[in-house]
Amino acid sequence: MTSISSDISKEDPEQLFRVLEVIGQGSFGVVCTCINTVNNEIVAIKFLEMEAEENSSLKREITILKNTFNCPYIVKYHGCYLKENNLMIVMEYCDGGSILDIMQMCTLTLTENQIAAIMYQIVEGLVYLHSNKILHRDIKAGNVLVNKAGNAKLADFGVSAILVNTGFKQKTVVGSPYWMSPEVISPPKGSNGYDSKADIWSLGITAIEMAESKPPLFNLNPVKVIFVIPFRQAPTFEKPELWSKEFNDFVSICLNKEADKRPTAKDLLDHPFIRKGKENSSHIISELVSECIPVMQEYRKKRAQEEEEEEDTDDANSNNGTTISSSGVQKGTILKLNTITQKATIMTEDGQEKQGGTFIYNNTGSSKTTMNGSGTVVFSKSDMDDDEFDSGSVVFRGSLSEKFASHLKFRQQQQQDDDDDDDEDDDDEGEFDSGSVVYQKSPLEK
Ligand SMILES: Nc1ncnc2c1ncn2[C@@H]1O[C@H](COP(=O)(O)OP(=O)(O)OP(=O)(O)O)[C@@H](O)[C@H]1O
Repeated sequence: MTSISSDISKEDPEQLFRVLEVIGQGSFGVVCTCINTVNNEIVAIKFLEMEAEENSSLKREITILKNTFNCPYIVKYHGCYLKENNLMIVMEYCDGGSILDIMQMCTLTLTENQIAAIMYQIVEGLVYLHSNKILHRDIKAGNVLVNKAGNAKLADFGVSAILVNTGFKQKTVVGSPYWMSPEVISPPKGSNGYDSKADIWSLGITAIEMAESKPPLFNLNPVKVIFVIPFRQAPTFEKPELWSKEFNDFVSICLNKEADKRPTAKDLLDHPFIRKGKENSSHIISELVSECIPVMQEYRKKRAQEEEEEEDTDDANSNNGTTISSSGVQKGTILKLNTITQKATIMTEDGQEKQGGTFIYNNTGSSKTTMNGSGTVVFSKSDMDDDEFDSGSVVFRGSLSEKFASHLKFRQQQQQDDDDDDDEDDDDEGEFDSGSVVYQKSPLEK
């Protein structure tokens, strides 16, 4: 990597960008398409809310990979802006959304050829990142974005780097357990943490996710899954016979429980499954995205209408005034975002200033456990209700290995007390605190 800029742009984002549409919602905020009023470029902006005290430290410490990656397989980050308590991360817009969006909104699983085409480009992205000593740490279908031009791009590592390295949102940094490698959850004795092979494991899980629409163990809640992965045999396809020998082999070598024995991303470029994917990769992805875009637009429109109807009903009941839904946000210039009240002030296209509406998704201070579509769950201790965990990521205070060790001790004690104890049916809830960092820093990642 050649350069890392370490600043937040001084320009006023309100002068620079106009919101077009809300296109997605993650654990920390919404993502909108916006138009850059200077060059008319359409970009995607992720709005992250933060608390006042985070704001000042963030200003000093933020490190964003800004215009750094000149790699076609990685979503470009254009910069970062701060407005009130909102951090806005501006990035390249991918018109096909994520692979998860495609699978969910179009209710489809991908064909082996499509998976191979996408996997080839992700592997190229990983080769680039790993050769620059950067780990992604959150490879999953929800973080692979695609476009009509036929590109598949890795997204979101820049954001997790901000979240982890700056302490921003430390209480709610998330990971995605279903995709986590055994050594990330439970580092082997004497190891210095994990390395790029953790991404290779997540890649194998993502391949299964694309083929079966869910990662392995998705039926278990994400808290429990953390304690299952290190002990279970490496996952495979539910029905291996549906897939070619090459694809089965690709998945099995990525999902070797011994990290050292997994191939590097560079090795994978020579794998027959990836070599097959390379042929016609752009064309296959382009065709897939072009077919899916109209269906996704229709889906979003319907969702926005449904939300508006729901909000109309809520308003009629609560008499709270107008709301702007997260997916039905009004077009216009963002004037102000108040993340405490979750209200936005927007200058609409006819020049009127409108206030109200939930703009930034924010679960801070709320007693709710929330889950987004890409399998991320954010919770606090008081929220740990089993019913709410059917997918996603978890958030802990302290390092995951500490948690795992304490859990293990607890588990051994329990087993002594009761031999009939069943591992999977146990209630792990009492073991966790709310908040904080799942990932450990890799020695590679400097
Ligand atoms: N650059 C982009 N281009 C197009 N769509 C995007 C872009 N970035 C994000 N999105 C859309 O916004 C959604 C939310 O993205 P975001 O990164 O906030 O959350 P996530 O990755 O889905 O979840 P989490 O934050 O829990 O990992 C994505 O699922 C995708 O649909």
